[in-house]
Amino acid sequence: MKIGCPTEVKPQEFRVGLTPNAAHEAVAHGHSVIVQKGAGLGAGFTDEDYTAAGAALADTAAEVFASADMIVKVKEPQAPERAMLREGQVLFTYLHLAPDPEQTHDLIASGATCIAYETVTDDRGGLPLLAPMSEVAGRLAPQVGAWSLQKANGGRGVLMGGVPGVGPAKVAVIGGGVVGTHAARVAAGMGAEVTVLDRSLSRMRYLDDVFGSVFKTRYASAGNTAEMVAEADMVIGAVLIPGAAAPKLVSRAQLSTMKPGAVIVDVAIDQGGCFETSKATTHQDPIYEVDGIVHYCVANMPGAVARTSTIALGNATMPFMLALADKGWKKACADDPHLLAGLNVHAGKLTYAAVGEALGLAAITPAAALAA
Ligand SMILES: NC(=O)C1=CN([C@@H]2O[C@H](COP(=O)(O)OP(=O)(O)OC[C@H]3O[C@@H](n4cnc5c(N)ncnc54)[C@H](O)[C@@H]3O)[C@@H](O)[C@H]2O)C=CC1
Ligand SMILES: CC(=O)C(=O)O
Ligand SMILES: [Mg+2]
Repeated sequence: MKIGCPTEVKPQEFRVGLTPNAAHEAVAHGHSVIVQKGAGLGAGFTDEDYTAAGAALADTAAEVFASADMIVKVKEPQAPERAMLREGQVLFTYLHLAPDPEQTHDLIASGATCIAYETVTDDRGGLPLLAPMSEVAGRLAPQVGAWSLQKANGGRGVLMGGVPGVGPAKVAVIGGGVVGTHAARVAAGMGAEVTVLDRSLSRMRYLDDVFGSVFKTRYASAGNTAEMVAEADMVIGAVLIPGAAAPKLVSRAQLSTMKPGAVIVDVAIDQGGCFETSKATTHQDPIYEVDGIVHYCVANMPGAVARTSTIALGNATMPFMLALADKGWKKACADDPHLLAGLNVHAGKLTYAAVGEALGLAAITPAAALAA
């Protein structure tokens, strides 16, 4: 199979879909790899690193899309990339379709087979291709939140750890999964007073067992959430219902109960965000203010630390990428129900029920796509 990797074109996205190590393994499996010139530079990989791994170089994304049987990327394809997809081609990348009707429409129209990293599952109930980037975004969230809390950025002017004689910032983390746990650890490490809210009692038992008194947990009832949001200097949104649009857990009216200059970091923005007032921002222009509350809503946070993120993502995607290349998408998905769970669009049909529900579109089952 010919595997293609174009340069990412989302603003300030410096990650790359294939590392030289992954290219090397694909070549060792007998596949050919074509990488757009300069694709790895933002993550610290040169064109020579790719040619040494056995990959060929292409001058343009158009060449990569025209010749590859499978495109491996990081972010959801942008409109000019979507226009280059074709029937029968496999796209393996993050998609986040539930909040994105335009992309969904274009992918259906392309006829391509589109497998989303974020809905691939594992046998412990996790999301193995989302987890590494959730670890990164979770650890970044208190860092960008602390910057947003600075006065010059519109924040309250509160230092995370306080100083001797002055108390620390209060941080509420809504959702105690991968993002929430890493965010809570880092925020607590910076000296903040941290509470994690979740609806899963078993998850909170796990957090309590592992982290003890490093941070507190509270059940995420509407009442508890409202109370913690009102008290917080920083609220981090980290909920997920896999593949679905994020539930809106904090309304615009609730902003008036918050402290002026408090900060919202909505990591769940890639699934539409869990605050009513969230809208996606970019690394170039990451924050905005609504009713005196600073919002940070960057949908590709891990792109800020592209080298760490690219290597972490590549470690997780490589076995799936190799299975797709070795067996073709149909056999790879038939052999592995966890990879099949990643199938979102195939041959002009939506194949993920939660996306269909979010966008009011009909969806067939992945099993029906396999049988077709
Ligand atoms: N902005 C960015 O750059 C990035 C965003 N993300 C996003 O962050 C979000 C969280 O991802 P993960 O932590 O990996 O998911 P996860 O599945 O590990 O954790 C989600 C948690 O939310 C909890 N939850 C669900 N509904 C809830 C509710 N109504 N109230 C309270 N808790 C609730 C679940 O019980 C679970 O513990 C996802 O939308 C993911 O796509 C992840 C990486 C990068
Ligand atoms: C998960 C995601 O959206 C990202 O890593 O950019
Ligand atoms: Mg999007």
